[in-house]
Amino acid sequence: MSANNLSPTPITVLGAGSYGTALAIAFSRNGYPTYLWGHSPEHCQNLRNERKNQAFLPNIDFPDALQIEDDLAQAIQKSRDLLIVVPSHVFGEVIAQIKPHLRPDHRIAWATKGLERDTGRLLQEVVEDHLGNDYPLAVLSGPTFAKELAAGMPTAIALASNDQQFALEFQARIHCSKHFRVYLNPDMIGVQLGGAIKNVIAISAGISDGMGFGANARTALITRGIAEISRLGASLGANPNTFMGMSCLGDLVLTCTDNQSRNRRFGLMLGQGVDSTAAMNEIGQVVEGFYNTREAYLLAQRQGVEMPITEQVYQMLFCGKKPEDVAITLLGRERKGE
Ligand SMILES: NC(=O)C1=CN([C@@H]2O[C@H](COP(=O)(O)OP(=O)(O)OC[C@H]3O[C@@H](n4cnc5c(N)ncnc54)[C@H](O)[C@@H]3O)[C@@H](O)[C@H]2O)C=CC1
Ligand SMILES: O=C(CO)COP(=O)(O)O
Repeated sequence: MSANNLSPTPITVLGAGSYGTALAIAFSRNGYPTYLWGHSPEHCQNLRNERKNQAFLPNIDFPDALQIEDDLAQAIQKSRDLLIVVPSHVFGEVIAQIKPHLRPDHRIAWATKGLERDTGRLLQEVVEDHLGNDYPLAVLSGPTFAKELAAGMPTAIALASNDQQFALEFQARIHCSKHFRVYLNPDMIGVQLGGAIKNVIAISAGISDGMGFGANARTALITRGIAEISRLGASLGANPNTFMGMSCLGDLVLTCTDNQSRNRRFGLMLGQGVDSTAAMNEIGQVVEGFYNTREAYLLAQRQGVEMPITEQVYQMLFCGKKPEDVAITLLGRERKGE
């Protein structure tokens, strides 16, 4: 029986990086049969042999209920509910790959944080474009470093869905009164947007700290970051309250202030003069904010929304602007009301 006294409905997690593995551990720890699919057979073999993801989550043993599946069709057939946790630049590709294997009763969630590469679309639009509007969908987003979640340290997150039944069942399965709180939020647009754009702001906070600026500057970036994400959200129909919750404020505080964040670490290196390719190589994992900066900037332009921090990170990453000049531009903006 599961920790929540429901029948142990299985779940399949697609994407065996640090976060997919951590979420699979969370489900299986609650007693649900959990199938974790990774696209690299060699990586899957290591996970199966070692019963841990030594590369990303060292020394955290897999619960017995967690099984590794390297055949995508089999992984999809094992469960009605699929949770996709791959980087945003391959999200559309993975949706296209799963499409031929779906049954009409499948339900699809994702924990990927980002906008689609090149189009800047929200991932919900990508899913609906490929799969139509009939599948129940959900997005999981909030301040959750994979290592802490996998280690069972206290964590809270938001879950938004277009289907109330799916939301409640999904929440019941991953929520755990001992260490994982899952808050429902009906605002899919806002939850997706906060999770995507906080990566850009985390890069800016890293740049600021890397340049030797202090807590005042970091806090200003977090606060004005929320302001600009909220403006973009309003233009897309999000609920403004969402940006004060887990998926935006929560994740901004986490990733702008703690060096577990890859986006923040990437920014720290940029602020210290390291070039972006070397910084990405040094991190060796997905840095969602890198391409998402461009997509967020272009989305803001299309929406006619002013996003000065995003624009300056874009100028630094893609137009060669120096961090010192970025700081001068942001500090020298016209006087205005809050
Ligand atoms: N690591 C964390 O603490 C958190 C990560 N996330 C989000 O989760 C998503 C995944 O990130 P991580 O797991 O951290 O990345 P990661 O860098 O740890 O792993 C990425 C995984 O994606 C796999 N992958 C690459 N191309 C693929 C493809 N075409 N098909 C299937 N799999 C492919 C890689 O093999 C690798 O296992 C990102 O959007 C990230 O923002 C969200 C919250 C926390
Ligand atoms: O989204 C995250 C935590 O909520 C992980 O942040 P990074 O991708 O910056 O490591």
